[in-house]
Amino acid sequence: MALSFIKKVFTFGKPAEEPVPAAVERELEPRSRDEDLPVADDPVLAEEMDTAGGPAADIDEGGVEAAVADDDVESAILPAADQLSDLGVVPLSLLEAEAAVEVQAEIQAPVDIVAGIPPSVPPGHLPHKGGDHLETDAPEQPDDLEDVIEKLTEEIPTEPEEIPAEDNVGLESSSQPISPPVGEMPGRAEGGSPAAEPKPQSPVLPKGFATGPKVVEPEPVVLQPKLSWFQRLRNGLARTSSQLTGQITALFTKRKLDDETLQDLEDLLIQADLGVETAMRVTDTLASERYGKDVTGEDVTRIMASEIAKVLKPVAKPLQLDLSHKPHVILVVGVNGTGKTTTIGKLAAKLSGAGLKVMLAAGDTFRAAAIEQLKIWADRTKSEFIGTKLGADAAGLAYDAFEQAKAKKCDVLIVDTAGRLQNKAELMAELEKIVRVLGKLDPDAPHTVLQTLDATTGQNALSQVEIFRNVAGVNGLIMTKLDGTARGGILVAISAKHKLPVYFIGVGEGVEDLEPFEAEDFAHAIAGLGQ
Ligand SMILES: Nc1nc2c(ncn2[C@@H]2O[C@H](COP(=O)(O)OP(=O)(O)OP(=O)(O)O)[C@@H](O)[C@H]2O)c(=O)[nH]1
Repeated sequence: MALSFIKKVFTFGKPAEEPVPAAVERELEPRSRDEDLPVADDPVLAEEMDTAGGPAADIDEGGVEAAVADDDVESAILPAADQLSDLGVVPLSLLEAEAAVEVQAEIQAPVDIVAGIPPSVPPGHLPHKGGDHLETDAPEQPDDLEDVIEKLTEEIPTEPEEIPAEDNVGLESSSQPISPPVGEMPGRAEGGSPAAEPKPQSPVLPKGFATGPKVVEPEPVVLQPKLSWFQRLRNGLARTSSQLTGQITALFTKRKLDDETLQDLEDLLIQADLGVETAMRVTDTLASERYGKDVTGEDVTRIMASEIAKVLKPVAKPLQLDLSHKPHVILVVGVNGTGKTTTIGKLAAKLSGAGLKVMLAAGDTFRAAAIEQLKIWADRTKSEFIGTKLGADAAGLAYDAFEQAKAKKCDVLIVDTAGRLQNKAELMAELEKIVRVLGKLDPDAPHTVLQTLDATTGQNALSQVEIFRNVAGVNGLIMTKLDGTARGGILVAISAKHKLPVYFIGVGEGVEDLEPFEAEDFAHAIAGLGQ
């Protein structure tokens, strides 16, 4: 009977629907039943015990716990330990046995012996379900309880054993703790304490796998070399220049310069937004120098760059500030979205960076975002800011701004305005009013009327200058968004037609992406040539 109890103690966990067959049970039964503990829920044993009139007869149905309670447990375990050596099983400690009895009472089903296998058994030799695992190499068993406990204390290691690298195929490092295969983990704590939580063990992974959190490699810090303005200009105009030079090269591959090629070139330059005037200048010069001769694409681009520079030179002027005005008033006009507010921010950065006191006035009272955007630029550039509520009179705001800028002794006042070409009449009336109101405080104000032009709008920019020049008296231009467009040639056409000063050009949204307009640089960049 002790043996059957011990078997139950050591075999908890087997599915309840697979009870050990009675025949096997009997085969495993080498001792007198008088020394065994009763197992009330084992029908075979219960029947035999009843017949023999043994202790089972004294135990009621709930009786496993009662039978193994207190001092009886010790006497019940001891003889069982004796018998286990025959079975190749290392017995558990007393405490483990108690815990197991509790589990047994709950699950009421016999299962394989797993917990009793010494940890030194390699994973490949761990017992499987079924009786054959009982033949696993087992250490000799001691005779009494002290010896059992002593033996257990010696044999149950507190740390996982290490195995040599050569036995550890598939592991990432050369030495790993032994882990039983997943699904055969012993259901008790190391060191023999049933109360202790089992230490989490890493599963043995096949070669090529690793555990642990994913290691994210930091992005390598690539230090971008600071580009010169010309390099940035060339980069910005790359689309314009590559389209232009590509077409010119294609046109002049193995062709002599004749009337037909000249006409083709003229058409090509006009299509590239350079304007009729500049296109004719280029073809005339080319014809006078190379007519009837072989011409390469490079010959043509050099002549083109030279002619463009001649057109641009007269308009490439610095923005003249008359600081005796205190403030010099700059009114910024232009169609919606052409870059007025951004350009004001960039100008303010340059001026306050040079030590001038700047005030920004949010005269675009149509758009809340425009007011907010200008305020941000004022903060960034440490400029004074004046704004009003949405929909307020822009002329009134311009007047207040001028007064405040005078009172604060600002060097420069820059007034933003709304751009609404579709509401042309209303827009123009408002602009006229702003100019008029500013003139009341200083007959020369606004001292500069700057128009921003978006290069991506191409030919449309020509007519925009026409309109704003007439209404607001535009006397200077800034072309924005030359980066990323193939229509940079429009600046040449505008310069040739309107002959208005071009003060700055913008090649990006960043504060540093606005630079004074230089005729030679622009001409070379648009032709894809070096400086
Ligand atoms: N790529 C590029 N974008 C620019 C440049 N200048 C301005 N922008 C962008 O163009 C957009 C419109 O610019 P804004 O300054 O708001 O234009 P705005 O004329 O004030 O517009 P409204 O206030 O609506 O009249 C913004 O996204 C700017 O960042 C430039 O030179 N290059």
